[in-house]
Amino acid sequence: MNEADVQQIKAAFDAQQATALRWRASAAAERIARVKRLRDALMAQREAFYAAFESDYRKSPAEVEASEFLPVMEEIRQVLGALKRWMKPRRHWPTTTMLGTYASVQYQPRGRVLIIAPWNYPLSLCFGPLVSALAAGNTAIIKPSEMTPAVSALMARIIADVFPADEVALFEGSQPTSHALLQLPFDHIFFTGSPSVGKLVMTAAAQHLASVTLELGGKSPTIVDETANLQLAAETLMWGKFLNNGQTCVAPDHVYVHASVKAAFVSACRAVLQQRYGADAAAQKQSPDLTRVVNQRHTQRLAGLLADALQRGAVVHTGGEVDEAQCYIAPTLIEQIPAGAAILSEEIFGPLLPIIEYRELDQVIAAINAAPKPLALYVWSTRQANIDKVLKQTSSGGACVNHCVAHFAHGNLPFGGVNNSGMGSAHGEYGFKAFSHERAVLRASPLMLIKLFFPPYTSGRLRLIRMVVDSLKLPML
Ligand SMILES: NC(=O)c1ccc[n+]([C@@H]2O[C@H](COP(=O)([O-])OP(=O)(O)OC[C@H]3O[C@@H](n4cnc5c(N)ncnc54)[C@H](O)[C@@H]3O)[C@@H](O)[C@H]2O)c1
Repeated sequence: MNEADVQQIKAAFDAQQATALRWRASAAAERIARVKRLRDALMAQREAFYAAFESDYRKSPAEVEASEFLPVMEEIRQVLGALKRWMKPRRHWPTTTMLGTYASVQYQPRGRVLIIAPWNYPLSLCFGPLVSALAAGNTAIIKPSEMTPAVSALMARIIADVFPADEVALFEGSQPTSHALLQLPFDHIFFTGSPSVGKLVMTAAAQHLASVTLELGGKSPTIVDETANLQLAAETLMWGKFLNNGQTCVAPDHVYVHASVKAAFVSACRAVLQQRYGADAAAQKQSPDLTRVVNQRHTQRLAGLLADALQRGAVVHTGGEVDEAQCYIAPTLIEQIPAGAAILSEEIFGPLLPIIEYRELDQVIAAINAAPKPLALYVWSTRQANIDKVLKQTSSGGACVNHCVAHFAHGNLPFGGVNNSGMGSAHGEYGFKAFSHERAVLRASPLMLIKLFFPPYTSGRLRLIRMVVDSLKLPML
């Protein structure tokens, strides 16, 4: 990245300052108008996006609609319907010592925000957060991933058409562009990507004490117990795993299956794959519904994980075919993976599904708790006691019971990770709040109780303060 590019980034950032101050008091109607302009420009380019996704990694139009347009349109629909309500200051009752005051929480724009996005859902992970940022009244600079160049170029054109650079700007590029942006004192950084880069982003944010939302990844574990509806488990799990060819932050990473149902579960999975993508390896490779791995580097990485597992004695149950030139890896189920295989410790992020047999649920829970906290956790079971046990004794960003991945699409749920899988939440009102500062405002009246706490501290005053402190031992009404 040359000096001129750095100057261009800095100029956009500087220009956004005046806009951010002006937008601090912006009304819901103005913000909605901006979001609508974005929506209309986006929908006008529907066909162009199909072509861009085809060119970047052969993603089918159906998956572009379901996993790129749909989440962005859901964000927009929520903003249009609820922004006025979200923006309203929330009134709060006074606590004992605050009798005689009025309290509220105001939602203020954070100011100038930076959105850095990954390649796996390049449109929805740029424009989804952008909708929340605009709804909350912020200006934004976006840095999409360099790995999906056709989609990034199309998004850059849309942003340049819809917004002047002092409102929203998009800069394409790789690490140097990120680095130049991360030098700037943004008010908030919304980063989606890997935990290792998330740490770099948080370190950079710390230099300016910028707040952060980190939407990270990790190995999302999956459990199919002995009581699970195996057909439902196979249908939903094969969808969540092979959507976008496994390149989904919340994709089931590996599956623990109770030994008593493993054979039946694995053959149900194979039957679902054959019915959806083709009866044999050749037909599956021709399927227009299987997205390709994003590039050759990632295909080699995945082929390496598979080869390492096989070398150590793992067995391919279904799939296993690799064509590096075409960035193709067949939907693959692998069994009998020995401890120490890299596939059991690295985030897979591709169409390989390790199947791990278990006998004791406690051992599965212990294994999950010994690993970094995942972004998602899934359990298929019809025994409530097992479901409760898994949900109570583990931690993860989100979870589904008898399904997977779908919680991402539920606009009323917060979406985010915990520790290694992230911090903060996105989507709907949670996204609006991520991009807002919750400002506490207290308004006093001449009759407020706290006046009795002012000096001089006579013995009578001390007695009164003690009485108030003691009253806090009483239960709240
Ligand atoms: N939690 C979520 O919502 C979510 C969604 C999608 C993907 N992910 C995670 O993202 C990862 C895959 O995406 P990726 O490979 O694009 O992630 P990544 O962390 O490599 O890159 C993400 C973004 O950061 C930039 N970047 C890369 N290296 C950088 C550096 N050293 N300094 C500054 N910026 C840098 C990239 O250009 C890209 O724009 C997986 O771990 C996946 O689980 C999480």
